[in-house]
Amino acid sequence: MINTNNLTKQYGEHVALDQLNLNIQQGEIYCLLGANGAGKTTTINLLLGFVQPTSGSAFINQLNVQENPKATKQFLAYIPENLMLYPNLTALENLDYFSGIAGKKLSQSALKEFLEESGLQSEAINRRISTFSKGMRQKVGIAIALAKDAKVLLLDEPTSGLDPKASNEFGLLLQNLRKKGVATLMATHDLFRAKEIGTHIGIMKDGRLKQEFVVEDISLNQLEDVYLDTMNYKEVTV
Ligand SMILES: Nc1ncnc2c1ncn2[C@@H]1O[C@H](COP(=O)(O)OP(=O)(O)OP(=O)(O)O)[C@@H](O)[C@H]1O
Repeated sequence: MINTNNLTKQYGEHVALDQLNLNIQQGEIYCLLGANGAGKTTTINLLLGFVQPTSGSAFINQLNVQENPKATKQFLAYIPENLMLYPNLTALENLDYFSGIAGKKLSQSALKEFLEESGLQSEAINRRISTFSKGMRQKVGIAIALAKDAKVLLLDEPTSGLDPKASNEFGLLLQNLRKKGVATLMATHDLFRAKEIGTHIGIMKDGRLKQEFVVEDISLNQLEDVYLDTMNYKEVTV
């Protein structure tokens, strides 16, 4: 569902992403870990068609993103760290608008059901987004993915700044989408959440994918050790 073939992005002399090969199937949640500047957002931007690769290719549902920018977007939902919604519109109005853009004309009751499935309290459905917490806005993002019937979900640090309960709830929503066969790529700094909700984990450094794991094959402690080792962090004694 999400594939890259030697995907490479250079900015001048700087290689932001170096020959990335990813292969994410239906029902998988692939968590991409890596320090600041590792190339995670660049990967997502290339899959979204926001930036063009220097070489290599990106595929969504077997369609080349660069050759089919509109078609590939139909399969996608994207939730960045700070989801842009219309602050003066309610959750229901935002969902109506964004699902409409995606070509879905849904009844008010269908829209409500998607918001409820995304865990939004019923009292919030008709409230303006400007009154929402970050966790609530992320739930609207999930509702948009559900309403759009997205096959692929791209997430860029979606749980950053969420409290542990909201972050846990978000993880459960991703599991719900996984069961529907959605393929998810999530860039994150949260090793714990990656282990909790991921099916696969990749560790990037300096634009290169250095390590890949099936989540059930590795404990959280092992993951942390491998991560720190990959980053070449030294233990600091005080
Ligand atoms: N438009 C740009 N022009 C020049 N360099 C860029 C541009 N976008 C990204 N880069 C560089 O590419 C590298 C990868 O950046 P990227 O944003 O993909 O990292 P990241 O892993 O998402 O980091 P973070 O965890 O901080 O979000 C960095 O060195 C960054 O400075």
